[in-house]
This record gives sequence, C-alpha cells and structure tokens, in this order.
Amino acid sequence: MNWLVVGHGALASLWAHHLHANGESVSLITREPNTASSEEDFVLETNSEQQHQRLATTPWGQLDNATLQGAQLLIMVKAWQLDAVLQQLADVLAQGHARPNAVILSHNGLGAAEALVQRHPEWPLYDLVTTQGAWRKNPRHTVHAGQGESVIGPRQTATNNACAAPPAWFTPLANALPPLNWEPDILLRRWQKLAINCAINPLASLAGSSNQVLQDSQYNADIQAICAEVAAVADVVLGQGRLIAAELEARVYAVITATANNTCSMLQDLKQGNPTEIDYLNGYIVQLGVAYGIPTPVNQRLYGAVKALQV
Ligand SMILES: NC(=O)C1=CN([C@@H]2O[C@H](COP(=O)(O)OP(=O)(O)OC[C@H]3O[C@@H](n4cnc5c(N)ncnc54)[C@H](OP(=O)(O)O)[C@@H]3O)[C@@H](O)[C@H]2O)C=CC1
Ligand SMILES: CC(C)(CO)C(=O)C(=O)O
Repeated sequence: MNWLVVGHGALASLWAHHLHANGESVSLITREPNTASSEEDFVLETNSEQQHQRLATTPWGQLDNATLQGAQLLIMVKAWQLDAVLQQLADVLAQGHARPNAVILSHNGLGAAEALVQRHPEWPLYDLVTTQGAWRKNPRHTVHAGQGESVIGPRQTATNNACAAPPAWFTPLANALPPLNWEPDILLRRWQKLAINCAINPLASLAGSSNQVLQDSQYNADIQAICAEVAAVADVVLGQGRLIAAELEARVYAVITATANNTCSMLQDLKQGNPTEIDYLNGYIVQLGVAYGIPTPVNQRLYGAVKALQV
C-alpha cells in the first residue's frame, strides 16, 4: 500500500520507519525546497539499537494527484501546524480528481484546522491517538523512547464518508506498530487525552519539571478542578455524562505515574523556544466554556500563565 507521511517529525518518523520495515511503500512529504523526489538515510533508535533505512522523500512541490490517488496520508504534526498542512493538501487535490483512501491525523488537543476540515466533507478523515513516545536527536535520527499503544477511528462529523468498520489499510498499519486498535468512538478517546494533556502539560511546564513533580499533593486541587471543568464542557459538547471527572482524574494520575520521568511536550517546546499547543488544550476548553457559559477558571489561569511564557 502507498503511505504518504507528512514531514519527518518524531512521531511521523517512528511510523514511517515501522511501515517501511514491514514492507509498505512509504514516502515522506517534506517541506525542504528540493526540486526532485529522492531517497535519504534515516535512523530509528530503539533500546539503544540503531536501525538505518533509506526512505523516499517527496517535496510538497512534487506531490501530484497521481501520487495521492488511493494513498493513505499520515499527518502527525503539531496542532498549530495542521491548518497549513491541510491547506497544502487541498491545493494539490484542487489540481485534479485524486481521492486519497485515508487522511489520518494525529496530534495533541482538539479544534485544529476545524474550519478547513468543515469545508472538505469529502476528505476521508481518521484520528489516531497514541501513547507511543518519540523524540528526535536530529532531523534524520529519531529515538523511540516509550512503548505505548494507539487507537484509530473515523473522524465523527455529520457528513464524513469514512466507514465505521476498519478499512483494508488498517491491518498493515496495525501490524507496523502494534498495538493499534480500531476505535469507532475515537472522539471520546480524544477528549480523554485532552483532559490528560490539559492537566499534565501546563502544570509540569510551569513547574519546569518532569511529570513526576505532579505526584506532589500541592497539585491535587488543580488537577481535580481541571478534570471537573473538562467534564463540564464535555457534558454540553459530547453529551451528558460521557466524561466523568473522577475517571479523568484517575487517568491523569495513571499517566503521571507511567510517564514520571518524561519532560512533557509543552515544556520541551518552551525550552526550545517553539510555540506550544496550549491553544488546542486549555485554550480549547476556555473557548468552549465562554461559548456555552461554563466557568473554566483553572484552565483559564493556566492558559494565561503558559501564554505569558511563550516567546
Ligand atoms: N512525540 C511524541 O512522543 C508524541 C507526540 N504527540 C503529539 O503528536 C503531534 C506530533 O508530535 P511530534 O512528532 O513530537 O512533533 P514534531 O515537532 O517532532 O513533528 C512535527 C514535524 O512536522 C513537520 N511539519 C510541519 N508542517 C509541515 C509541512 N507543512 N510539511 C512538511 N512537514 C511539516 C515539522 O517540520 P519543521 O520542524 O520544519 O516545523 C516537524 O518536523 C503533536 O501534536 C504532539 O503533541 C502525541 C503523543 C506522543
Ligand atoms: C502524556 C504526556 C503528558 C506525556 O508527557 C503527553 O502527551 C505530552 O507530553 O504531550
């Protein structure tokens, strides 16, 4: 099968390596101003073992409708980068009549590129939520730092044409980097992950510490309030009782324990002077709270504090 993986960030490289190692046809869609498609050396490091692979690369400028026809696109970029990626995709698709099999999105947070997605109900969108952990030593060298698990399912909108049962491409994707399970209710899983990131990312970032710091009882009240606010907003957006605050809290503490030594992605972004995904985490909850008249004071405080740290 033909897999087009946008960029070669940490997660994108991880999945590209595993798909290629499993015999799938993979090409990385790069933003480098190359004039031609080529093959380049990439390294995936797992448990200190280095796996070298030559992966095909295709600059956006070379991507055409023939390549997109029947392909699966894997788009694993920061939430704030998604709009630009999907606009590039829309521009290429507008030049012909190609129909990709799947446009698979994976990022932290909710609400990214919503307006653009609404303008393209014909896109076969899927969301992938993962607890795999990866980081890049350099743009060609990715470290698989934490074995996790993933779920994928069709984007739930009123008009999308994604099927509810796993499509044919699901098996090769699941075989490439297991465990990957099919999840028809992926939106619920995204909200659960949203709550985890709304709690851990800003609190650990403002503490300037690994996730372990949140085991200190001084954070209990904030974690409890964040989960209660997310659940209250979800009551309106997802339906009453779909997220239970106490269950979210238990999930947050389980992830804090499982990722105690991690520097969360938000703190990494701040340390590197990069934009964070705060607008799509606590910012998203605050925005919905305002729209529906639900108070979200703790999310609002953390949103403001992280925004103040961003350069
Ligand atoms: N890494 C992890 O372990 C996990 C990450 N996540 C989430 O997954 C998402 C991706 O994370 P991660 O892989 O770490 O992020 P990275 O920043 O490592 O990867 C994003 C990559 O996408 C590239 N990119 C962005 N826009 C384009 C474009 N238009 N064309 C080509 N390439 C593009 C970026 O290039 P450039 O550098 O040039 O901007 C960058 O290399 C985030 O939302 C993150 O929060 C979730 C769970 C775990
Ligand atoms: C689960 C968690 C909080 C792990 O650090 C994460 O997703 C992140 O850092 O963005």
